[in-house]
Amino acid sequence: MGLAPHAPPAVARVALLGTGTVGSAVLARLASWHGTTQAGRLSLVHVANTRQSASDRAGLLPGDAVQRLALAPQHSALEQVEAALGNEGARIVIDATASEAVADRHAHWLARGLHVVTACKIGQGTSLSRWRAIRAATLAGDTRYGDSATVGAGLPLLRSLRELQSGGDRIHAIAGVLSGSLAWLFNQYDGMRPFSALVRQARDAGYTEPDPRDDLSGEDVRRKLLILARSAGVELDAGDVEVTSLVPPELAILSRDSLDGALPALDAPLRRRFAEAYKRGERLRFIARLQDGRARVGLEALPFDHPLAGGAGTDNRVAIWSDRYRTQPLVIQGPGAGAEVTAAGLLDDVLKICRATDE
Ligand SMILES: NC(=O)C1=CN([C@@H]2O[C@H](COP(=O)(O)OP(=O)(O)OC[C@H]3O[C@@H](n4cnc5c(N)ncnc54)[C@H](OP(=O)(O)O)[C@@H]3O)[C@@H](O)[C@H]2O)C=CC1
Ligand SMILES: N[C@@H](CC=O)C(=O)O
Repeated sequence: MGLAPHAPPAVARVALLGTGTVGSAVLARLASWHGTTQAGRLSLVHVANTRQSASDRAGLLPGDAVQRLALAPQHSALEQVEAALGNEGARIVIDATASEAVADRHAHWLARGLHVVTACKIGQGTSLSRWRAIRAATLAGDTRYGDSATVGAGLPLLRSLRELQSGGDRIHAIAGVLSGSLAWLFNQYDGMRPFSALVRQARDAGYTEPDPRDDLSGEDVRRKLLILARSAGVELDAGDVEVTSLVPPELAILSRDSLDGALPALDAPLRRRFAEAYKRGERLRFIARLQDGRARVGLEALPFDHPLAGGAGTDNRVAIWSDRYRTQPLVIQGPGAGAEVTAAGLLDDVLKICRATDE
């Protein structure tokens, strides 16, 4: 008598919101999977940006999706997502936007049985009430929230924090570099080239937020620190984090369209900070700390051999102290920004949901 054949794994339906830096990399990675087992696990049925959307219950070819979108007669609306994903089977929304409106829907989708995988930190990294609503919605809808790409662009940071705690460990402190773009900027900056020119380069390389002031102001890092703290059991609200911004007031008030020409306002203050640090043999690093009962984010001058001063490129470098790692912290380091690593982190979370829904 032969063994009963295994049922083929169910195919999850996926909606992708956002076709910018990260969303395009998600489509490219999906297209590169053509013919592999990963590709057989999911079917892309909806793609949208702010302007247009395309849906197809039979599945859109990832390599053609942007072209389909450009030709699509359908205007984009968030209400289309549920209809496109249907009513049964595993259904996953990928949020590759930086949109408040999309983040505001996360809890609704989760409660309605749709899993959410996100690169956007607005859902979990802003108000405590929204973070709580998302957690409650996963319980109500028996759904999952994939957030690996929100901190460390897919580095095993949140996963490690959660695994330590599920093993009974208590987290004492977290400190490190959480911004890939600011890491890159301070790794490149030598006090000679204008800092503003490097900001343009970081933006063009896809490391910054759509508005680079979200990085330079410390807001992106505040969100990441809130996500880490909340995952470590410290339920902070946004106002509990002390943030020291690098954005001068005259830059903060400008519209996004008039920002570029005004970026040189960053140059003189940063040249001064760099020169002072250089004289003392120190390096500038934008550090987030959850330590000694305080949460804070800002630029620090650290000795060259300081454990948080290392790294290259867009490296994030995060130290975690816990019962287990009391004296020497656990240190996690690796690229913390960039379209490809972020897309890989998002799709790892998608595949994890596909596997979990098989069980
Ligand atoms: N860049 C990186 O290294 C990393 C980025 N992230 C996060 O990824 C997210 C995306 O970043 P990035 O790709 O650089 O941003 P982009 O500005 O390049 O792309 C954003 C996309 O979102 C779309 N969008 C905005 N609102 C909506 C909406 N309501 N419905 C559908 N689509 C919408 C935009 O549409 P349109 O094209 O019409 O403007 C655009 O296609 C951000 O939240 C960022 O924080 C996370 C980790 C790393
Ligand atoms: N703008 C962010 C991108 C990843 O989250 C950063 O610089 O880290």
